[in-house]
This record gives sequence, C-alpha cells and structure tokens, in this order.
Amino acid sequence: MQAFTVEQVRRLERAAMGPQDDGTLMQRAAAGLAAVLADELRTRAGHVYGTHVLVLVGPGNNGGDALWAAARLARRGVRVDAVGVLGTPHAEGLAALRAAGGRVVGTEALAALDAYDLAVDGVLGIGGRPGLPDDVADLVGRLADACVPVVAVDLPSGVAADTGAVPGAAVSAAVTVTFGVAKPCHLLEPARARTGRLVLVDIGLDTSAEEPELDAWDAARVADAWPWPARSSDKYAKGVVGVDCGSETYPGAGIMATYGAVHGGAGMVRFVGPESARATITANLPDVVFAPGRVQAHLLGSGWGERADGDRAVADAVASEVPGVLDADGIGHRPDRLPDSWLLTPHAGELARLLGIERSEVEDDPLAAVRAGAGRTGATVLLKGATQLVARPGVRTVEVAVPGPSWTGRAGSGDTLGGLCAAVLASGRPAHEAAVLGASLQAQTAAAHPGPLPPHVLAERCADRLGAWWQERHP
Ligand SMILES: NC(=O)C1=CN([C@@H]2O[C@H](COP(=O)(O)OP(=O)(O)OC[C@H]3O[C@@H](n4cnc5c(N)ncnc54)[C@H](O)[C@@H]3O)[C@@H](O)[C@H]2O)[C@@H](O)CC1
Ligand SMILES: Nc1ncnc2c1ncn2[C@@H]1O[C@H](COP(=O)(O)OP(=O)(O)O)[C@@H](O)[C@H]1O
Ligand SMILES: [K+]
Repeated sequence: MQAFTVEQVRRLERAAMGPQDDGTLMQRAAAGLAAVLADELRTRAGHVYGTHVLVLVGPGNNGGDALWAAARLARRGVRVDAVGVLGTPHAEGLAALRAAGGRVVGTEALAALDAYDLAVDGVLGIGGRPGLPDDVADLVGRLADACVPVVAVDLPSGVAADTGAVPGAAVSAAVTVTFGVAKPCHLLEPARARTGRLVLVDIGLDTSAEEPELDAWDAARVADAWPWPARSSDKYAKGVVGVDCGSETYPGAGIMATYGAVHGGAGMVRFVGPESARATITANLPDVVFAPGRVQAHLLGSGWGERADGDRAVADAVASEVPGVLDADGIGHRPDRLPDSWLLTPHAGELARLLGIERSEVEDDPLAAVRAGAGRTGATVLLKGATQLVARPGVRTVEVAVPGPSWTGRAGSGDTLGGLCAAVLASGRPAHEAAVLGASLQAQTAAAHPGPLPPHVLAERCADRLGAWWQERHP
C-alpha cells in the first residue's frame, strides 16, 4: 500500500476535479463511507434499519463527507443525530441530512451516549491541525467510556496526517474510511494504532504522476520477494555473512547476531567477534566457522560497547567492497560517507545521535529523520521501532516493513534483526530490500508466535516461518 502527503492529495484531487469542484468527489467519498457504515451496523447490530448513529461534524469538507453519508443512512431508516463542532458545518451536507430526516442537535441535547450503535468522526480530515479542543476531546472521551465504536472519516481527527504524530487529544477509531489513497498517518505509529481497520474508497484519483511518500509492504509481497535459493544454489549463492559483533562486555550480542544470520538463511556464517562468545556459538550453532575468509556481507557493531579499533574495523570492511550492515555502537565508527549498499540499523536514539538532534525529534517526525540519516551518510537506513522505516539516499519514497507485535522490542532483538538483514544482503539483494525483508520476517514471525520469546528463540522461529512459506510455494 502506498501513502501520499496532504500536499500530494490536494494535487491529485485538483487534477481529478478539473477547474470547478462540482461535488462529484465528495459524493463518491460519501457513497463509499455510507456503504462501510451500513456494513458496520449490520455486523455490530445485526441490521441497518432502526439503528442509532451519532455524527460529529467539523467545519470543513471532512464534515461534509460525514453529513452526505449520514443522509444516505437516514434514508435507509437509521436514526441520525448530528452535532456540529468547531464551526459552521458544510451547508449542503447539512441540508441533505435534514431533508433525509436526520436531527441536528447541540451536545446538551444528546441522548445517553451508550444509546448509539456507532459514532462517525467527521471532525477533521486532511485540513486538520493536530490536537482537539477540550470540548471535542471531552465528547470523544465520553464516547470511548460508553464503548461506542467510532468510524473515522479519512483519518482519526487530532492526528498529524503527514507524520503520524499524536501530540494532543485524538480520536481512536475502530475503522477508518479513507478516500483515494492512504495518508502517512494510516501507516505510521502512534497514529496507526488509532486508525483501526483501514478501508480505502476509490474516488478516481490517478496517482501515476506522483512519487509516493511511503511504500508499505505486506506479507504476500515479503514472501514473493524473499531470496529463495534456486535448485542449484550452493552456500556461496546463498551468501556468506561475516559477523563481527559483541565484545567481552556484551558477548550475547555476538551470539544473537549470529543466530539471526544463520536462521535468516545465510549459506555460511563466519564469526570473527570476541573469544568469549565462541563456545556458546559452537555448542548451539555448530555450522558457524571461526576462520577468516571470503565474506559476501559484513555485519558489524552490535554489542561493541567502547571499541578502540572500531573506526579501523568499519573502514576495513567498507574497503573490502562487500556490502554490510552496521548496527548499534558500530554506527558511531562509520566513515563520513558510506555506499548505499551499506545498511545502518539505528533505533531512534542512535539515529538522533547520528543527526545531532534530540531523540524526541526523531520520534516526532521519524520520516524526516530516516531520510536525513540516508542523506547525511550516503547509506541505506533502517529506523527500528514500532514502525520500521527504510530510506535510501536520493530516493523520496520511504519503505515500511510489515509491522509486528510490541513483544519484539526487547534487548537483543535488534542484534538478531541485523543478522536476518545481513543474510538477505549476502544473497546479493540491495540493502533496502535486505532491511525490509529482515524487519518484516522478524515482525511476522513474532505475530505468528505471540509472547515474550527471547530474541534467539524468535530467530529460530524465523527459520520455521521461512520453511512454512517455502512449503506454501512448493506444494
Ligand atoms: N478536496 C476534495 O476534493 C475532497 C475532500 N474530501 C474530504 O475533505 C477533507 C478535507 O477537507 P478540508 O480541506 O475542508 O479540511 P477539514 O475538513 O479537515 O477541516 C478544515 C477546517 O477545520 C479547521 N481546523 C483545522 N484544524 C483544527 C483544529 N485543530 N481545531 C479547530 N479547527 C480546526 C480549519 O480552520 C478548517 O476550517 C478530507 O479529509 C476529506 O474528508 C473528500 O470529500 C474527497 C474529496
Ligand atoms: N513497539 C514495537 N513493536 C514492534 N517491534 C518493535 C517495537 N519496538 C522495537 N521493536 C523491534 O525490536 C527490535 C529492537 O531493536 P534495538 O532497539 O536495536 O534493541 P537491541 O539493541 O537491544 O537489540 C527492533 O527490531 C525493533 O524494530
Ligand atoms: K475525521
């Protein structure tokens, strides 16, 4: 799924509308929205006729969509109450709802909120500034307390459409019905969690001339794109990963990075990290070799801590003209510029350090931060976290890995993720694909095996997951 910014959506809508807005797009949006609302009522209440719906109507076209859709429901026998908030509602939409038998009421005249089967959030759309005034936030909070499910029109009001930030009060929707194309807030946390199920209504926008802001992968695409070995491929065709991770202080990082590379399908893993990790690796992964030799992708940096020769270790690996993954403490030892065949895998704190900004700035606008990371270093950058973003230097579109459960966020998960990415990189895939595939595999595996699994066990499950996909593809 691709997402486009507000500026892009406005351009797309203008192109679809022509010189004069004759309301066609709004009618398409309202028709699609009404169909979803009717489906929701049927699923939740068992029927459409006679149900009771509350519509929150803001001052813009988002409220207009909600009013026109509500008028369609009213004509089907739904009892509709509409409350205007933040200003004067869309005049034609209001007239249409009244003509269809809907009521327009003040907040003081509302029925007990738990009498409503559904609420429609038509407060703010792509014209909204993040946050909600107190009175609207209060009404939204009371609807949540009364367990009334909310269907958001275009986006949950209060979230920042382009960044996914939620700096103040915002709606939490069970379903969001969006028009034409998805917006970044539908794909980026924390707004994504407030979007609920996303339904895309086609209103006839032609996106072919716009480069998407985001390109989000799904499970089927990950399985299709995985570097499956050919019948004839030997260990070198699958690829050799050289792991220089861990330290005397953090031997576990070297072990977990190695687990990731092995279970991500590397043809061979050479471990050149600290002595203290080797006995455990041999005991658990006897296929790992310790002799230096040919490597097709490097993996460096996880668990290094303070490393006196870190600059030299990274410089030597880069000079070998083999691609690599540079993680955690290793990122601080990077040269000024890296080739885009190298993948940096920072979390928000590490990316903030790289950019010389506060962690909160990365968290407030992760999209801008991950792009800046790629621009600054020349490398491909995977920003880890609840949403995993991949940016390439000189490429506008940021890729989004398949998201997973938050169980994954624990010490060591990043080390195994580095190993998974390095395994894909060693097979000859470009760094951005290695990042998306590794991160998506880890997330999807965690989703299929919920629970607080230690990262090395989750790595083993990743191999099972690849096996299951393989069997589906070779029945
Ligand atoms: N432009 C088009 O062709 C289409 C637009 N559509 C709908 O129109 C929406 C965009 O409509 P608008 O551009 O009118 O924008 P909105 O409906 O999002 O709201 C804009 C209005 O809200 C006010 N406002 C914004 N943030 C506020 C805040 N935090 N507190 C108080 N007031 C605030 C603004 O001053 C402005 O009056 C889309 O999200 C979509 O729902 C759809 O009908 C499809 C077609
Ligand atoms: N809320 C979350 N939901 C899903 N995955 C998460 C979440 N938080 C972190 N992760 C994932 O967990 C891993 C943590 O990596 P990192 O922070 O580098 O940990 P460490 O350095 O201790 O291994 C990354 O793969 C990250 O994307
Ligand atoms: K809305």
